Amino acid sequence: MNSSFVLHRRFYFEAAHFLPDYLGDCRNIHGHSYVLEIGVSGKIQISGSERGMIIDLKRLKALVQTSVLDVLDHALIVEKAEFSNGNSIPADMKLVVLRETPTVENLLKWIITRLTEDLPEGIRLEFSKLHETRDSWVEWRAGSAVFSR
Ligand SMILES: Nc1nc2c(c(=O)[nH]1)N=C([C@H](O)[C@H](O)COP(=O)(O)OP(=O)(O)OP(=O)(O)O)CN2
Ligand SMILES: [Zn+2]
Repeated sequence: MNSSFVLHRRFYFEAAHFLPDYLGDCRNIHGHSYVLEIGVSGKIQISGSERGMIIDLKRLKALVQTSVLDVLDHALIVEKAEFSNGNSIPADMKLVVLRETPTVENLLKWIITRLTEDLPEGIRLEFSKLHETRDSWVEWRAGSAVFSR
């Protein structure tokens, strides 16, 4: 019965990216106000300070903050740390390097991989959505494959 409950939380971060192989505007560096939604399941606790909770939402928020938001917020997200024209990105710039081109799909893969590693024992990531614009987002559900960072 417990496993039917999925606890949801929404988060926000700003980041820049570009899609080098894209035929259109998105090949240029631009930013998005991303919205991240996650849903976790676990047993509803019957004792202790988190009695009645799958996990304290404040604890979940702190965990996502450290694991994902502190890394991505106001970062430039790139596939390679060097531009194809040979110019490097300034050393003091907040940079996140993905193994794949930083589409919303690949960014959500990266987020899910980190979160899955960092969630406490007994708490399972069931669902996640990453909104890149007001009208576009990608959704992942547990059971579908996530590839490595
Ligand atoms: N499947 C994907 N397609 C696109 C991605 C992506 O990550 N996955 N990303 C982009 C661009 O980076 C960007 O998200 C497009 O944003 P924007 O131009 O604001 O898109 P809109 O459709 O909202 O803007 P319009 O100008 O109204 O079309 C592109 N594709
Ligand atoms: Zn974009």
